[in-house]
Amino acid sequence: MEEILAGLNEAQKKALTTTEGYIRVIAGAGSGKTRALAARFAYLVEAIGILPGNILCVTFTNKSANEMRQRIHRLTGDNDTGYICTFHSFCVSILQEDSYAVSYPKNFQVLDNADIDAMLKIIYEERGLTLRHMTFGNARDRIEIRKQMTETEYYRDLIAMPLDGLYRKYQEAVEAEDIIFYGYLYQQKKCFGLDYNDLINFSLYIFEQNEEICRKWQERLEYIMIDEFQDIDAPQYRLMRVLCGYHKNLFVVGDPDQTIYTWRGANIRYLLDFDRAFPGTETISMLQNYRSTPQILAAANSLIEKNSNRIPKRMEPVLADGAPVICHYADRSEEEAEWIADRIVRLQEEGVPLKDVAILYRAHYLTRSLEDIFLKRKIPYHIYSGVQFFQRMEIKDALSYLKMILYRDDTSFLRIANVPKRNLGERRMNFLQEYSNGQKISLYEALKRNRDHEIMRGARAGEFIDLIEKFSSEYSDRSVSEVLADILDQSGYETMLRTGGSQERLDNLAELKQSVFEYETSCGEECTLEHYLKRVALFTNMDVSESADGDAVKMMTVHAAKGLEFPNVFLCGMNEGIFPSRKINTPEGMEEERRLAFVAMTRAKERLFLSEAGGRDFDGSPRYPSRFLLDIDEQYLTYDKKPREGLIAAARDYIHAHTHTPRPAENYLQPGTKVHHFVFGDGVVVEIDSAKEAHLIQFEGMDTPRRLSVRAKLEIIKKEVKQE
Ligand SMILES: Nc1ncnc2c1ncn2[C@@H]1O[C@H](COP(=O)(O)OP(=O)(O)OP(=O)(O)O)[C@@H](O)[C@H]1O
Repeated sequence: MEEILAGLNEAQKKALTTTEGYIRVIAGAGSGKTRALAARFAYLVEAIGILPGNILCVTFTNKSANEMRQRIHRLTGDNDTGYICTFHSFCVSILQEDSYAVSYPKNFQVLDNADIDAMLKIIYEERGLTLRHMTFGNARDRIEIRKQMTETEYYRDLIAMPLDGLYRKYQEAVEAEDIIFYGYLYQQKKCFGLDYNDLINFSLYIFEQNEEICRKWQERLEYIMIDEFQDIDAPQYRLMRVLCGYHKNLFVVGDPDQTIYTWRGANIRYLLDFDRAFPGTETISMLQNYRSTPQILAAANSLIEKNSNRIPKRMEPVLADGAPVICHYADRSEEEAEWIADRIVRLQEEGVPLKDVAILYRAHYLTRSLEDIFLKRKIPYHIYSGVQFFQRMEIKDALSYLKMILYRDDTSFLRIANVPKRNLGERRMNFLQEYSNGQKISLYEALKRNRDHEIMRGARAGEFIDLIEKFSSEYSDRSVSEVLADILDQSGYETMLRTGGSQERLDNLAELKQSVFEYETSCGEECTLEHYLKRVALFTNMDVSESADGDAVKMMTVHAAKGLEFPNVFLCGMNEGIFPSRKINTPEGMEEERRLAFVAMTRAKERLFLSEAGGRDFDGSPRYPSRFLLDIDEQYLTYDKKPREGLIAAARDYIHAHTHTPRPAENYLQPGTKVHHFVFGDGVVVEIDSAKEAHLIQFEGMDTPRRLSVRAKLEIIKKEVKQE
């Protein structure tokens, strides 16, 4: 126990040793929240004697779950690390055990974007839709919006309606959007595929419908801990509430200044109002920053203080003085990239390994000029975002082979039945499609039944079937990495790449094999093919092993850098229209963007470099320095090369002209105020919507509230400033 508490400060110790009840840690960046969370897990297990399997520890990414698992493994020496995972991954565990309650088989599939696109492709072809009707990206968004907002009960159809019924709905749909939506539900049900929305909805549904299952999970989870709580969304919050309903031991940590996922449904109110939702909450704050030098913190504090909608909080440095924060203005992007490369070489000369250098950016496209220079100057780098590793053709193909062994689903079949070529071209595929639709069976089953059909003469259908059947019968006795290596070999897939000379693709396959192997050794539980395939759909680029990268500069978006830290950070593209992004058009959006810049700056431990480039944008307009640079008090920035005065003045004018000054708070009526409208009659203000400059008002005699512009004429009947 001494060991676990060693080196922790008083607040962290308190966070560890207060084990019972509702505890909220609101703390600054780099204050040791995550460290306290990991130590708390070890404390519960080692000092108190709680079994790891009775603890749920929710992290924001799979990568941080992996790191936490390894940390805990080191602290406890135990291989059983309980449930340390993301919300989605935890739902996979729930469904793996209890999907029978909704009549779904254990081998349901978890779908990622590429799987969804493959289904969309089938639907578009069957119903004659083209990308002009809707791109796949838009179609995915529309499906998500319908599932989250307009057809929130969709999962009842998915659960209860027989395949025939879903097929009919799909056939009867006329509008493109309906065709896509119902076609997708039909495809989902056909292979028992669940997307990320479904994972949480299905779990919640099972808990609502089945008290026994719900109680089983509630009883099992004696302690629940949640990291990055500032970015939790409504379904996750509902799930968490249910899960802690029995033991009532819930520990959450978050930093309101690091909310960066509002656009994806995150709601900071869950953190701020936690004490009201859970009476008796104990709140612990941590303000000492152990990560960054005082110079870096001063600049970051100076930036975040410009947000007006914020609880004031100032991080205090613990570390000794370090290097100044360097800022550079380049005339063009190429020159900015040159400057970054020069600085990296200088760091290298000082003995800094490249893996201790990270370049962060707001958007993927900024890597292009950097990559050009790095390739020219032979500076090794690794991009952690961009084309997703798991979305690459060869990776999807390899995973489709594994899925065929287990699920025999249509999307995997369509992907690899004829890769490498087995003479299963368009004519034979059309035949199989028709046959399978008629019989309501999978394409693979259709192929099996027609193995000796005349139309299959000359195709190597039998060979493919024998391969899948052979692996299906023996995979359960072998490790996933072995199965993967063998099927890539025996299917002829690797030979196809080799003869095609695709060294890069072969390297990626080697990286996949390595990552499977690492997953097997670190996942903390038995890793079966079923287990791996369900989890892999939740993986991102960040989950690919670093080992293969060696000593290379790390490059990633700011969103991907959340929760991480690096000795040296370059934050590039600090220009208006890039960071802040030109897509931001509300005051709230701008505050979130500023928080994002704050998250980026606070990732740096020893040195921070900020850079921007002048010149012209794609549309010919001049480029200005980012308002975030101008927000930082000048005394905290050391300019290596400064933009000319005129440009800064022009930037200020530009920013002023493009800033929507929010209406002051006193111009709004407080919730609870009773008002009279000349058409709608009497009502009560329910909410202020400052983004839309409106009030949400519930009028008497109307079932639903109305959003009225602040300019609407309202007579105040009774002022009610007290807000619940
Ligand atoms: N008591 C402590 N003594 C020394 N170092 C500490 C202490 N607590 C945390 N640290 C170090 O400070 C750094 C930041 O810790 P951690 O990542 O846990 O912070 P965090 O609050 O989760 O950060 P963020 O929210 O910014 O991601 C880590 O390098 C960690 O090892």
